[in-house]
Amino acid sequence: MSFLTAATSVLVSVALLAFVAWVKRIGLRENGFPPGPPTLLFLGNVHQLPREYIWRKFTDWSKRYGGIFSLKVANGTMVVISSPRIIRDYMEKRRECTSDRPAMKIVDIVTSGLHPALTSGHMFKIMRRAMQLFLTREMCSKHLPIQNAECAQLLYDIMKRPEGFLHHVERLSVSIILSTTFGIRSPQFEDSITSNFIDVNEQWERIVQPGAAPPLDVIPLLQYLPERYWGQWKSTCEDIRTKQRTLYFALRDMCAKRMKEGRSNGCFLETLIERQEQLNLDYDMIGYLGGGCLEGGSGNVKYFIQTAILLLACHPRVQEKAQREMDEILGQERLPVLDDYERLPYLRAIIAETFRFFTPVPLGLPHCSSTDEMVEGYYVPKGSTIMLNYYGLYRDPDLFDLPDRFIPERYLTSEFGTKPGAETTGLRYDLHFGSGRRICPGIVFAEHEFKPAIMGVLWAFTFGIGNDKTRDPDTPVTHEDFTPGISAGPRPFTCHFRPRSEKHAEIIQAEYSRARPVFSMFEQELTTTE
Ligand code: HEM
Repeated sequence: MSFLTAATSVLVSVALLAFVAWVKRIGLRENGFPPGPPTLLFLGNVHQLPREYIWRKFTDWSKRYGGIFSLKVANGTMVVISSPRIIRDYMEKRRECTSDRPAMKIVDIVTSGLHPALTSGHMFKIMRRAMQLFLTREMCSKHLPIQNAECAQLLYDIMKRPEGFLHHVERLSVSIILSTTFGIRSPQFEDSITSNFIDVNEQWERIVQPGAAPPLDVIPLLQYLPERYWGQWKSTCEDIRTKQRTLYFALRDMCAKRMKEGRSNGCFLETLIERQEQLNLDYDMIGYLGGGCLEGGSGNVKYFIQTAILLLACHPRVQEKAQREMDEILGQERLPVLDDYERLPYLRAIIAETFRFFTPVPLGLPHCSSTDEMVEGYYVPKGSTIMLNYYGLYRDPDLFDLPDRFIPERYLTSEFGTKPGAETTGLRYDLHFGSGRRICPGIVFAEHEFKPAIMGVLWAFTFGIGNDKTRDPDTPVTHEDFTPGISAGPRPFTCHFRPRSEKHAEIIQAEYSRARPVFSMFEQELTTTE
């Protein structure tokens, strides 16, 4: 045997041994990683991850393994954080190494990497900069007239067709972001733009749920698997891609046409089209920036307002107390406006408690670590997926008394609603909106929408779910009232609404009439498209 052949066979054997050793470790938790449930070879913890209510499972695990624990997903690592202090220390203080999103093959297949909430690196910086132009506090004050006008329509719609209240809230949330982003509103839930958007968005949210498509990020070869073996996922992706592009790009083109014809109405896409070169955008990015805002700005606000209605309907004493506060401080002669919010401490407590009780994004959106880091004495490798368990954090009995009960009063006695002596480091009023560089850019915009909407509904109506004997009087609302996905809100429920008096009904009618001129500049295309 020549020297060269011997050296080659030694090298091959060493490589083979290393490969076998590597294979034998797939799925197993490495030493020094945050603790977590026992793993299986190859699978890691995949077999223990439920498809539904995954945030509840994470909360059970956080009770057993602590404020930071890890899971193995085949060869990948997922770190779940349920402690506000650790979120602050890792996600906020080391934000430059936690601001990426994990690579998701499905997202790339559908959007070609153009989705502003799911990009990383350079693309993230470009898109985030552009988005911020639209969502500064100053810009948000310019969006207020249309937000107020849409809230007036919400109350009018509930008064006229109370049984459709869930759709009325959904219309409100889509219409506001549609007007401010693309310059066109949605007067009715059944409008074609709204129903197209809701349809494609539901499909989109379903396909990115774990298990809806093969795990391409873990085993890339699965992309060649004939689709009949996995629920037609390829055609579903193609269908979503076509529908997203058709809708977002048509809305963008409509906006460009309006500008060309001198009919601008000040929407976000006008700014992007005008400053396209300076912002380093191409035409498709502009469409997806609008689409990303539409997605981010509609679903969560809708879920939050619907959650508040559900909780207030199931807790009539809280509802009455809030109405008494409004009557005493504001009187009954006019609708409350955003500026009234700071004068209403009990109402503020209701909003804070609604977020604590159930936030629309119970696990936030996943982040990805871009460097190896030590966190709480544990090793978190580069490339780990980081999930922030807001649901578990806000149900932690070490922080909150009776965490499964809806008790707004807890926010009257302590800034963050915590029990005496609890460790509050890292808690902040907007923690449910995310952390670090990826924190939701739409906080102010969202507040300008849900505060007047919830104040308005409370001011205008007495509402309730009737006498439902199946509900426990102390905890009438449980996790089963909510949808089980990554982004979640109330399952459909019945609620009865009655204007609080004739006078209230007259004011609702008058406010709706006053709102109509504000709508007109966002209705330019409606006669031709509807
Ligand atoms: C109650 C309402 C809302 C809630 C609870 C909410 C919550 C969140 C959360 C938890 C994230 C992930 C943050 C992270 O990764 O750490 C997020 C991201 C995002 N939200 Fe919101 N959001 C709301 C309203 C809005 C509105 C009104 C808009 C737009 C006008 C918006 C646009 C976005 C966008 C574009 C992202 C992605 C940001 C990025 O990846 O850089 N959201 N939101």
